[in-house]
Amino acid sequence: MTTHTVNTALTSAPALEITDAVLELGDGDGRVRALDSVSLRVQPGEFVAVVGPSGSGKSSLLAIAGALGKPDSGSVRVHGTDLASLNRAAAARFRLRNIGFVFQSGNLIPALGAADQLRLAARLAGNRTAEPEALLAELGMAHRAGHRPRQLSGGERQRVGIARALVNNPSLLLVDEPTAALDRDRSQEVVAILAERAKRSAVAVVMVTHDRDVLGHCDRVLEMVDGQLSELAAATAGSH
Ligand SMILES: Nc1ncnc2c1ncn2[C@@H]1O[C@H](COP(=O)(O)OP(=O)(O)OP(=O)(O)O)[C@@H](O)[C@H]1O
Repeated sequence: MTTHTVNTALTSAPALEITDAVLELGDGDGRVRALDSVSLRVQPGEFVAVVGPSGSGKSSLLAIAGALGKPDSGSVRVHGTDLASLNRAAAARFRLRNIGFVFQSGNLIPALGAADQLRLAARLAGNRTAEPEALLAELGMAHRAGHRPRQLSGGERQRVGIARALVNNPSLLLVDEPTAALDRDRSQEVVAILAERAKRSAVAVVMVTHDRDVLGHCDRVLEMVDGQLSELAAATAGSH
């Protein structure tokens, strides 16, 4: 089986490199240019936020970066691998090993305890060296390793979701509205964890958010408007 794990000879490659991506969705009069010549380069350890109005193309950006969809034109490379070179099955394997996803409310499996959520993600990726308990401990969740999602607070669920996304040591973490279900303090904690993990694990993090209060944790803030991506001025992005 081809594993498509990241080639260590390419460690100097950007974790994510999107070049001139165009994506059109829908048919006929409803056809929309969801991504309009989008280019984005994110280095290992860099934490990038993407803000922008509803319907501007943020989810489409995460989808092509995560090998969940292909742009109509342009290219997407994750740590040097051109995602267009992977067939469906290879893309699924590549995604499991190299890309982590964090969703709004954790998206955990109700019947599994926290450590088992991580174990399952590791097993699906064929990863025998994962250390679920150690990772949970690093995220302050050692005392909750056996708890199921309904026994956890919103912030704790999100920590487990982040740990699960990191369990296979991805080079790229794609995060969609991680604070949508959290209060202000928990939101700060969760985004601070993402910032810390980006630096510590040299994982590139791309986070879509509507929450301007957390932008100070990010290295760069980009804005998506009508499918076009641009850098937001540092002063607007806030400081931390
Ligand atoms: N399957 C689809 N078919 C047709 N149009 C689509 C489809 N999915 C998304 N769109 C359109 O593409 C554009 C970009 O959508 P996208 O979901 O990427 O935006 P978004 O910025 O993530 O929005 P939100 O913040 O509301 O999640 C929107 O105009 C949307 O209506």
